[in-house]
Amino acid sequence: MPAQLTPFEQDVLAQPAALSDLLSTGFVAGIDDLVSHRWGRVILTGMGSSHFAGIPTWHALTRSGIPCWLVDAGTLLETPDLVTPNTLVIATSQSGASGEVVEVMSRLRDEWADLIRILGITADENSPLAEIADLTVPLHSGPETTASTKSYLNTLAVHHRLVGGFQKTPGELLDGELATATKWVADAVGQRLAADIGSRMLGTWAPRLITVGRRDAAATALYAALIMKEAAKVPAEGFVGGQFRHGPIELAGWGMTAMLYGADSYADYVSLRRLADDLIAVGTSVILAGDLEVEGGRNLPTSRANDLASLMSGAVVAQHLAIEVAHANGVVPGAFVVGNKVTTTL
Ligand SMILES: N[C@@H]1[C@@H](O)[C@H](O)[C@@H](COP(=O)(O)O)O[C@@H]1O
Repeated sequence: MPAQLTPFEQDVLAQPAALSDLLSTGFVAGIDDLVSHRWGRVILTGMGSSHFAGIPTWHALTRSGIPCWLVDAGTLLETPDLVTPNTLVIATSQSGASGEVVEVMSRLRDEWADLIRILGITADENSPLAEIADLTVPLHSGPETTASTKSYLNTLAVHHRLVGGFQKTPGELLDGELATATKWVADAVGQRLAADIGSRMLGTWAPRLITVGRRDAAATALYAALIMKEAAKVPAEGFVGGQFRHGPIELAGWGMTAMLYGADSYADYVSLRRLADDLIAVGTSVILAGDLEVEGGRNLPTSRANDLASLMSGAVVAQHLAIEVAHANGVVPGAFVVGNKVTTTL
């Protein structure tokens, strides 16, 4: 691996190996009991990118008829009454040490003891979350010092297995999908974007960056905006579905770059196409992560092999964009300056 690469860039390249590590381990013992039980409710929680990775899981479990909530751990701290006896709380935290996650899990454990179950998904099996949880699913993402890359993709993969467990999908099928997604990631991580893409995004008067995603790609849009801030030190706002039209669209026009995630031609994304058209019409630069062709837009390829590959490939596009914008902004991609990799302060 070339020495001049920053830790963030090295982590981007290390993602296929981290996914392969995960793939080579079976799912943890004890998970079958958890996913077979009839829960009164299931609550998915976490912070930052670990929270966003739960969005597709929330969609899938809800579609399966499981009463399921997706609530960030800070909000759950303020609304703990959402948790009642016979709740499964699924807490995802790469570090297992985010302040809100640890605090809310400790309080819930104190209040409900064994009337609830806590499933912890974390890269650190010695973390506070792992200590509190009834069962820990390891991410196998390895050490990560800057903004989330390997841990985000491995979290998507663990959640994919978890959803498969709830839906009684055969393990071989899940592993096959993960292997396919890993192969795509391996092909994609080394393919840098055109070097001028970042300078084009920043080289205008009052640059504004926004990301939009619908359905499962909402996770990618929020992740993309988060790592653009963390890795490139550029303000970027992420939107789920139609929210962008409800006010923020007033900022559209020259100087705005809109990155639309999950822009796939096979999906019935009439409204995403309409949004791209409307943005381009007023001079917004539009990047489509996917193969949905829109006149005046720029496509960046993603995989359509399966839903997991689609999510992972969109995230890799987001990482590459963050790297190019960081370079254009004259900062080291991914290096924390004010905040930290792990936020324990409440
Ligand atoms: N700066 C990091 C974010 O990058 C991360 O997404 C979030 C959740 O971290 P974890 O998954 O360790 O709980 O915490 C911190 O604030």
